[in-house]
Amino acid sequence: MTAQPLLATEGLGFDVSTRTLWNGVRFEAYPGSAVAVRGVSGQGKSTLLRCLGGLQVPARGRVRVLGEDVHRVGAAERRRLRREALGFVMQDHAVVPEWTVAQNLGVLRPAGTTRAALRERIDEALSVVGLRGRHRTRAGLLSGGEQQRVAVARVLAQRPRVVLADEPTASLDEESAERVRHGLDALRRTGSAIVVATHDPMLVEWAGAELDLADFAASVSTRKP
Ligand SMILES: Nc1ncnc2c1ncn2[C@@H]1O[C@H](COP(=O)(O)OP(=O)(O)OP(=O)(O)O)[C@@H](O)[C@H]1O
Repeated sequence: MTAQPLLATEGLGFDVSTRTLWNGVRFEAYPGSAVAVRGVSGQGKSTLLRCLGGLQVPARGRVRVLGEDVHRVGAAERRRLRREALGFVMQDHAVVPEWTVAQNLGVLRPAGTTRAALRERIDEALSVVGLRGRHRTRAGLLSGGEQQRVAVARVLAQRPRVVLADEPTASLDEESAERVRHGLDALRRTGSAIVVATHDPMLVEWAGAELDLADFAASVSTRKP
């Protein structure tokens, strides 16, 4: 039996004023896979990620997450998908600065996960990103790169089926970037599909599959490795 893609799009397009950012984007991401979305600055990588996560509405086409059309389901179902199936590492608003690191990581307790199990996952995730023992630090006091790693640790603790990560290594030194790749790799091995917008050649190489928005009608399909 062929596994169903966790994330799939058909003919996705987005326009800004008179310009088409991208069009005809076809995408299939299967469990245990990773895709690097590439493109020059301003080509619309972040916009594509937001459309994939149902945070922005594309001009054309459809996005299905676990078979559900994220832009056409009712509000309650969309919330459920965002809460239970999707994990975001976005460039802005990565963390809530007034909350502690642990509060930021514990904000989404996946269904069926006990508080104790979540605490264990949080400890593990903070170790992976090199922030062991920083649970009680107020997130706003951390450096930009550390906050970025908190955002990555949050998806590691949440373990969503689909991870949408926008330049997760952009503001990091090589050692921290390696930790982030290691964390994303752990998620991939547990069967998540990872979509990562990036300029980082190491992360592109790690992903193994690429969607280049410079190609009109960009298309990519992954298979479980
Ligand atoms: N809703 C919108 N209305 C008007 N312009 C928009 C809208 N959404 C995105 N844009 C424009 O689309 C372009 C693409 O932005 P986006 O942030 O997606 O690019 P990017 O490839 O992620 O860039 P970078 O690599 O610099 O982060 C930008 O010029 C942005 O201002």
